[in-house]
Amino acid sequence: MRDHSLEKLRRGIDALDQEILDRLNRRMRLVEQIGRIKAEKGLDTFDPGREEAVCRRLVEANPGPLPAESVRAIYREILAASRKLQQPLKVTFLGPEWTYSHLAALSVFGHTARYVPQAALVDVFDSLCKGLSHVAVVPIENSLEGGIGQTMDLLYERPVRVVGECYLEVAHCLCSRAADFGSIGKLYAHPHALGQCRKWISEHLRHAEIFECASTAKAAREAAADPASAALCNVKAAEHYGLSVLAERVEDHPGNTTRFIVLGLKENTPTGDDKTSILFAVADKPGALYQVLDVFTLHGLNMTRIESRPNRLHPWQYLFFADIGGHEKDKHVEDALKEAASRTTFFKVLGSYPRANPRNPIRFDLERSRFGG
Ligand SMILES: C=C(O[C@@H]1C=C(C(=O)O)C=C[C@H]1O)C(=O)O
Repeated sequence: MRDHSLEKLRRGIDALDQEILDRLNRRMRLVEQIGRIKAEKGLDTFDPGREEAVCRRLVEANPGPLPAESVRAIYREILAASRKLQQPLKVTFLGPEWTYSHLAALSVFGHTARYVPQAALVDVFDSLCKGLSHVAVVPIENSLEGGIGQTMDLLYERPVRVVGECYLEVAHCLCSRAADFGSIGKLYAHPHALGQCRKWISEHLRHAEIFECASTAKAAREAAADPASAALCNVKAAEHYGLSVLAERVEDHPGNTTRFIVLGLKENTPTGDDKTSILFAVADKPGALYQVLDVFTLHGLNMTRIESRPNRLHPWQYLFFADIGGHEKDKHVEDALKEAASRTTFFKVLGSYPRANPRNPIRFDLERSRFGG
């Protein structure tokens, strides 16, 4: 028997879908006009500040029942399609495909951007600096392992700008062509993944010989070539390289999260809820670091991170990486940065960008291979 009420509801949906499509196309025509203006003025296609403002406004105005995370997921792809109409955005990251950097990049730029994997982190920076990519996505710190030294060094050395950030939950799996743990004699893994799964490995894979790899996806590729081995990687890398997942979530602490930054070459527009990353060095004298930090206290600016790193050009001197609340174009931040810079021996503003919430990281759903959270 035909269910008339179901058919009627579906006719309602068809009419609404047509309306959504018409309106999306109206939106795309405006996007094309903006694209032409940008081309005339030599402006970048990608404007992360504007995109974040678009999403935040919609999340705030959303009456439901559509959850906020779905509003963001839908708009991630609408914005990707919009950018693609203006100029396909080339996004570079540490490859091969399906590293966590790739997942982070997809969570920011959606599926219709053009993704350009690189063999090493330095190549990611070079691709951006040489204009071969428009933006780069690189890891900057992990909740268990701390700062990513190589990224910090390259931020010091290269003229790039931080234009965005995102937090991604890192869920490692033990993946292999073998049917069980018993036959695994070798473990391929990125050193950070090893650090995050130390306890689990010592309990379950004590006898395996460990081989460090430049990325988790490379580890998966190695394990695919050798049935007596396993890799620590994410579920997408396992799928891609034909491995089975022998154990899920093998990291020692739940809530293992990596913060990624988006790099570009130009300054970002303020959104009203931004963060600014800076890099500085101080003189070798009592109170020198305190003098700089005091400026931020006096201006009421919250410092969310400070980390030191050896200065490779000058042994036994240190660089400080810090993040403070606000945008470098906000008057009170601008004043504080000027004053702080006057108390340092080296000072670089790495960039201002929309603030992401570390307590609500992007989650990559193991069962459904989808983003949420
Ligand atoms: C349309 C624009 O270009 C891009 C696409 C956006 C959009 O679709 O809303 C927003 C910012 C840009 O990254 C724009 O700058 O407004």
